[in-house]
Amino acid sequence: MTAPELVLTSSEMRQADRATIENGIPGIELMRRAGRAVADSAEKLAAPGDRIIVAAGPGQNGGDGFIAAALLFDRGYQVSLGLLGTPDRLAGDAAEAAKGWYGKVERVEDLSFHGADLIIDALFGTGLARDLEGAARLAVERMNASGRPILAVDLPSGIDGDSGAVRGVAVKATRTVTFAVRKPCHLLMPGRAYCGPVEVADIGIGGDTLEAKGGTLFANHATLWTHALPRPGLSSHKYERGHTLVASGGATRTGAARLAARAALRIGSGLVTVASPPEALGVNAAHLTAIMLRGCDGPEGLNTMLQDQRFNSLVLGPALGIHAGTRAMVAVAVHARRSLVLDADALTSFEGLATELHGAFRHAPSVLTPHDGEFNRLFKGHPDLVDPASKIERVRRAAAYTGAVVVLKGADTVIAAPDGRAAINENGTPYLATAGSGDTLCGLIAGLMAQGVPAFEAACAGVWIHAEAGASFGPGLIAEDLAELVPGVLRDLLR
Ligand SMILES: NC(=O)C1=CN([C@@H]2O[C@H](COP(=O)(O)OP(=O)(O)OC[C@H]3O[C@@H](n4cnc5c(N)ncnc54)[C@H](OP(=O)(O)O)[C@@H]3O)[C@@H](O)[C@H]2O)[C@@H](O)CC1
Ligand SMILES: [K+]
Repeated sequence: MTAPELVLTSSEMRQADRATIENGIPGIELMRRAGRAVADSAEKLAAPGDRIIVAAGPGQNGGDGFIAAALLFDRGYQVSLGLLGTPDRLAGDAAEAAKGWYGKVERVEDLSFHGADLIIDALFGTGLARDLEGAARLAVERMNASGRPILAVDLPSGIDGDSGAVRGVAVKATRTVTFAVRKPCHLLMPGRAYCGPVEVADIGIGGDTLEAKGGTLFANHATLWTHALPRPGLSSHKYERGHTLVASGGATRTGAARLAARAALRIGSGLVTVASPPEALGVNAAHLTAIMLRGCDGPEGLNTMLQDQRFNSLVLGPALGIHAGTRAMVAVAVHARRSLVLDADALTSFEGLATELHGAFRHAPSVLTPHDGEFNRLFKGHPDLVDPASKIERVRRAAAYTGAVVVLKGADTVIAAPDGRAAINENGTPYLATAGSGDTLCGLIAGLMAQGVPAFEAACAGVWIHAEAGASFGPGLIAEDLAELVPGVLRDLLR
């Protein structure tokens, strides 16, 4: 089975580099391999004899640029190189690499990018330390304005390696070649949109070293969770496949719960029941067939229902209303220690009251699925949770704070567990931004947990399957379609 794809932060990557060097591969050799990978990648974007301009920065990213420039010259390209700063400021391996470039070292300010068939952006990589200003900013602006293809070395200069944020301005790359593993900025927005296709070059940093220095952050692909997906056997009984309970809103707010319930059933929950306020029983009954229906009056009603241990997974939140009654239902669910997915109104009802959720979910598998607005409302007044620039850091901290798996939804949904594991999703589609889409996601996650899938794997799988279903439909997608597309996605996964 293919291993999950590790993603390393800048500091983890530095540690992996260092360990590799300590194990006997000199830093300059790693840089030569990186530079060769850049040259090989450049050849895919250039025709023989083309004019290639390398913009090199003052650090090791620039060193990679020097190596690539020399190799491409040897391979018959017309190569010019411009440096940001002066050659005497180059140090260590970058200074060593510069010695292999026998051409002229121009000032990056003097380069004319318009004449290039290909630009190689080797200004900054993982060592970017602040916003771009002055000559660095101007160089990036001029590269972008040239309209020529740009190959970014490691990452587009101006993008923060860990958060994917644009530090003032950033190179809009045609393609990016990175080393050993992808970094968070290759998956997180807006960085991802600046990279173009990302090529990962093997420069000889071992898998064991990468795992030892990273090992907790992943790209969210099937390789991360497919082992945990339920595969019912011939003798499986519906009661062994779990029973998901979804709480419905009042008479005019019942659709969200039914969307979640349908998704839970489609993902394989053996039984699904909608718990409906008495006044909404009629409207719910008119729309349900395979899904069961029970009257449930507020927190007390929920408490009574949960005396039945067969309800092993719950969805609370979609269209439930923002008020104390919803908070009380959450308290009942937490006390009952069932698998739990909280979304929408269940989260917003705790606006300004996040301290009530401190550690609340650590006793049972729980998943919170806020979008940015809900996340910020929920954790208002907790700067340690809402302020970090990196989305991964925010979600990890929220997971550690609450004891729940947290899914922060968006074009680059991040899922984090209280134990520090995190995954970045990248198969999302803009068509998923449609009413009821989030309700469907809750149902998928709860339906997986009903079947015994652990919370982190259920959340990661739910997010991926939801996105894959949406992408398979494309334009015109509405939330009702999503659950119906799940069987096709599952069929491919379980093949
Ligand atoms: N380690 C290895 O073995 C390998 C590493 N590899 C390569 O190394 C890269 C990381 O190298 P790195 O750590 O030298 O950082 P890098 O991105 O070149 O930038 C640092 C320089 O930029 C400067 N600077 C920063 N921000 C600035 C700003 N806003 N505006 C202006 N200046 C700014 C900063 O100066 P200072 O902050 O001190 O003023 C410093 O001089 C990595 O991405 C990969 O390409 C590969 O060769 C494989 C082997
Ligand atoms: K770069």
